Amino acid sequence: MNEFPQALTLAGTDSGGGAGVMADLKTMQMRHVFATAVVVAVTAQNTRGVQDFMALPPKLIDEQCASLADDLKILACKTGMLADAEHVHCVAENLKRYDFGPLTVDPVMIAKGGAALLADDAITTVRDELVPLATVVTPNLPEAQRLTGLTIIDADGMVRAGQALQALGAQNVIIKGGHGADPQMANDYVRLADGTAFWLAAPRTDTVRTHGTGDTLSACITAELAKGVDVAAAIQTAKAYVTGTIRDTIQVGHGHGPLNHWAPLSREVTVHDA
Ligand SMILES: Nc1ncnc2c1ncn2[C@@H]1O[C@H](COP(=O)(O)OP(=O)(O)O)[C@@H](O)[C@H]1O
Ligand SMILES: Cc1ncc(COP(=O)(O)OP(=O)(O)O)c(N)n1
Repeated sequence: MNEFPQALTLAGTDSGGGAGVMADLKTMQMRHVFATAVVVAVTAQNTRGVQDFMALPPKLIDEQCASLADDLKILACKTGMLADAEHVHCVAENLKRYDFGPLTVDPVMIAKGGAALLADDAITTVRDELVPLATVVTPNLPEAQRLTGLTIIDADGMVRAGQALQALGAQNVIIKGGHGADPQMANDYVRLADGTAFWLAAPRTDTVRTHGTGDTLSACITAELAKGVDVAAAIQTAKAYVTGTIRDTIQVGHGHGPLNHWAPLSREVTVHDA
């Protein structure tokens, strides 16, 4: 009997349940993949913001990875909040040591409430050690700017950032447009390993309940890759899933509320040639 598809997130927890490991596990579960987690950091967090966090000792991250490699058959993995340069390096070394399948790198830097989830001096470590391992890298606009050094103010800037991230070693890139200025649309730019590119366009939902959007997108890509779906289709499904989870809102907490991970795939996403 074939083993059930298994996927892994290496990231930080969110006690409020909306982002990080919690969003990843919920997303993978909804996409019918067996979800596993290597906890890199623990946050005290709710919809109002991040109150505190602590990263785990690197030895414990090594041990969690070894435990998984010793038993499970992980077919795809993702990274999320990695806290600092020491932990980015530790995670990158484990990803080189073990075969956990195609890697989606979500280069989490700042939470929507403004808290730094990655030390400033760790951005070069993400760029130099993690991005070159990525099957897919999924920066939002501020993250793409920090990783590439480019100023991104329009669609042309997103295209240039996509090219720059491939030059840094990522095979496939999605530049997320959630932080863009367009009040009507949330458009993402996708650049594939074969040099082809397209836009994923979706109507922007006017809501503050967007906590965990990036995690949900990258976890859905990971789940689809674990099932053997090709990268372009995995990214399109993830955009349809995250769009639905934002649109089909639920009321939890008093700040940047979480997504509705039970929502069906949105039919509002369209694909356009770049
Ligand atoms: N208000 C919104 N309405 C619809 N889609 C959104 C909205 N905000 C973000 N998105 C989408 O959610 C995904 C995550 O985007 P983004 O917010 O840029 O990432 P992050 O959560 O990492 O900051 C992208 O596909 C983006 O286009
Ligand atoms: C533990 C943890 N990981 C990641 C994030 C950031 O999640 P993201 O999907 O970028 O959404 P926002 O938090 O920015 O809304 C987080 N907050 N906590």
